[in-house]
Amino acid sequence: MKKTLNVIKIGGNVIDSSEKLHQFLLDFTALPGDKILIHGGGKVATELGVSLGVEAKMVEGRRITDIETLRVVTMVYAGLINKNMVAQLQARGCNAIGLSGADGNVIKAVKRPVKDIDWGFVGDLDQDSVSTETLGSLLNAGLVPVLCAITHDGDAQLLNTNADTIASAVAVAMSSQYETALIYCFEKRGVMRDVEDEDSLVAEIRMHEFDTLKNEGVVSGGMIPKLHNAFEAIKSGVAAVYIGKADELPQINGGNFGTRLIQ
Ligand SMILES: Nc1ncnc2c1ncn2[C@@H]1O[C@H](COP(=O)(O)OP(=O)(O)O)[C@@H](O)[C@H]1O
Ligand SMILES: CC(=O)N[C@@H](CCC(=O)OP(=O)(O)O)C(=O)O
Repeated sequence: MKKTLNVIKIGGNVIDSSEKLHQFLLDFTALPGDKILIHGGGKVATELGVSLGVEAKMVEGRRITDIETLRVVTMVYAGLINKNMVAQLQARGCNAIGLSGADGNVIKAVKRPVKDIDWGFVGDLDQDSVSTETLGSLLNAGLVPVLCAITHDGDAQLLNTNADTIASAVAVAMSSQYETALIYCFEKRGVMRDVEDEDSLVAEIRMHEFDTLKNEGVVSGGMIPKLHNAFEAIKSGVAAVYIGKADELPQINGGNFGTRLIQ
């Protein structure tokens, strides 16, 4: 029987709040078994960019990453956020190791080709992007990998890759060795029928319902690529995928967490 692995992604709005992040890292530490944490930090990068005179340019929730922006996101994701998170995890007894995609060649990406939009230094992933050997060795050594949204192309170029996409690709790749669950944590209870109504959680979504939810306007903005990544993971062999509230992570043990996505 395969061992189980939880691949958990934490979103930018939680990272932006030191109290919420503190609680999330406590709950993450308490989760039993093998686990990998993937973090964004888009909100902090946007705020720091403004103070450095680098305005964010976003298209459908993705950041156009020119050379100045790449410098900012590398400092923020691979430096400030990743290292603070690792230090906080260590303080709670979780033996975390913080990595960008270049460290141990853990995530290799390809610079997105210019079509309608020039995305600059944005990296796309393929089925060979994730080094399952490196991640597997770290897990076997009792370490908890903490991955940020910075990848590399193998030719000395760092790239910016959406953290939801990294989480999905890591979960898919690790499914060959582990029974893997992919858990997206953010500030809402899950996919909501009405984002303003806390009681409107959609408990389950099947793949064929995704287009209807988009067309009805129930899901919009950053939730569209998140669901797209989530369903890609299900199609590619990830055992379970959830989207839910960071505060409610402990409920994952009973499988009663946020929105469950089903094929
Ligand atoms: N139906 C929905 N349910 C929950 N959130 C939604 C929904 N539709 C759109 N959203 C928006 O999607 C956002 C999550 O996407 P994003 O900001 O990319 O997440 P993350 O913080 O994980 O990076 C939420 O903050 C919310 O504003
Ligand atoms: C290419 C691209 O869009 N990269 C993202 C990476 C960070 C991220 O995904 O952060 P959240 O999870 O907090 O949104 C960005 O720079 O915003």
